[in-house]
Amino acid sequence: MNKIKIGLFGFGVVGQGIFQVLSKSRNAHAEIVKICVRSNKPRSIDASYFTTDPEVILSNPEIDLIVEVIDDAAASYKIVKAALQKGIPVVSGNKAMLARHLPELIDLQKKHNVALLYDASSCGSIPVIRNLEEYYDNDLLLEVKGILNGSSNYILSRVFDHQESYDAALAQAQALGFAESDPSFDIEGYDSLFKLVIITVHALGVYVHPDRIFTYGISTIHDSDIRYAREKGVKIKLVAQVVKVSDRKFTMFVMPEFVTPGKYIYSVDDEYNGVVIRGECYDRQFMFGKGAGSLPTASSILSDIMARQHDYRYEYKKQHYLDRPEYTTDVELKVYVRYTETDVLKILHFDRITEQYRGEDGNYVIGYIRLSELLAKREVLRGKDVFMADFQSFFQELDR
Ligand SMILES: NC(=O)C1=CN([C@@H]2O[C@H](COP(=O)(O)OP(=O)(O)OC[C@H]3O[C@@H](n4cnc5c(N)ncnc54)[C@H](OP(=O)(O)O)[C@@H]3O)[C@@H](O)[C@H]2O)C=CC1
Ligand SMILES: N[C@@H](CC=O)C(=O)O
Repeated sequence: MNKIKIGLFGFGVVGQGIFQVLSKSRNAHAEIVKICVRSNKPRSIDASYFTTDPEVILSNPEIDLIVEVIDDAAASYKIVKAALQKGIPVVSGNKAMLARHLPELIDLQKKHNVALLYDASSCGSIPVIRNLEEYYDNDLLLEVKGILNGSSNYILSRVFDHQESYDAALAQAQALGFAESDPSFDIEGYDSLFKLVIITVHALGVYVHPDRIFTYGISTIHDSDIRYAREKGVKIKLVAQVVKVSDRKFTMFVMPEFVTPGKYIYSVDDEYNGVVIRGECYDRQFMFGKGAGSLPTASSILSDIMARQHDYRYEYKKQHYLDRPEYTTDVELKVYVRYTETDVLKILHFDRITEQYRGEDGNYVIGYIRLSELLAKREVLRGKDVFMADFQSFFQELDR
């Protein structure tokens, strides 16, 4: 078997991990021949590997596979598109880019008969994309829900279980290479959102643009929210979910959730991710593993490189099913909203309020509200003095 010659884009946390795992793997008939980076800074390996000119890789006829792990979504889009247009297969970990451009990139794969693989883009080392694509190829799927972001989970674990400060935990997530270059993507929920968009394409065969999906993060979490959760014997986790709400409709959103001890994701801590896949005939299955970091992510990239040795590609079969569910935000959620100055009750129209509290360290309201209402008011809710979390809304009766 001829060795696959790889052109690598990016030599940061993930790129260096790929270099390491490839040199360890005895069965990967692949070698990195050139690495394109942004700057000319000193590197840990021979300088002759590096270039800052993408064309050195894109126009090299020897290169059979491009692996793209850079932290710039706009540049990533240009590189991946150019590669596919030239018929060069690509492995990418760039969920910010993929979530915005998947429909076009799927068309390009078909048009140029070329593959784009991206299991590392969602949940680091957990093979969630390939499983959804291959194994769950039926319409029994009811829900894919879980912790999809390692950094925010790391922060919440350190704050909840180790009484560390939020800022110290965030700095540590950055130092360990879990966080995005702009960590607001992690803590505001956008990284989870991008992964959810990609997952939904492979779970249900439907693409929903990220702008249409309600996303709320953990950046405004306060001691009083943590105290509230502790008093109730639950943990707060940043949860992303795509859920069939009827035969014909599904919903999706990202939001902190109060998670009770019986749930699989209750025990998913630190940078680990956990994904619950629920189906009509098999109840629940659970996938667990490291969701961020150099070697865990690189192991997923290695798996895609190996898959390319066998010409593997995604078929996107579910996109061609006649009966695909439609996206809706017309569902009711039970939420907790804590606030101080912002007059939340003037802004948000609850269907029904079940509890209200006013105190020195803040006020909170708990009630039922439509997801469409949250989506419409999302900008107002980004106030520094507001934090929101939901209670499990779907399949509660099955989880008792
Ligand atoms: N860290 C993680 O745990 C995971 C990350 N990912 C994704 O992988 C990608 C890389 O992440 P990570 O390794 O952490 O990021 P880093 O910031 O550690 O590294 C980014 C790399 O990209 C290079 N780069 C940036 N812009 C360009 C460009 N225009 N052309 C060529 N090279 C460029 C940088 O070059 P230079 O070295 O010169 O600065 C650097 O080598 C991101 O899309 C991220 O979302 C996915 C899963 C997990
Ligand atoms: N920043 C991301 C990295 C992996 O996707 C995370 O924390 O999960």
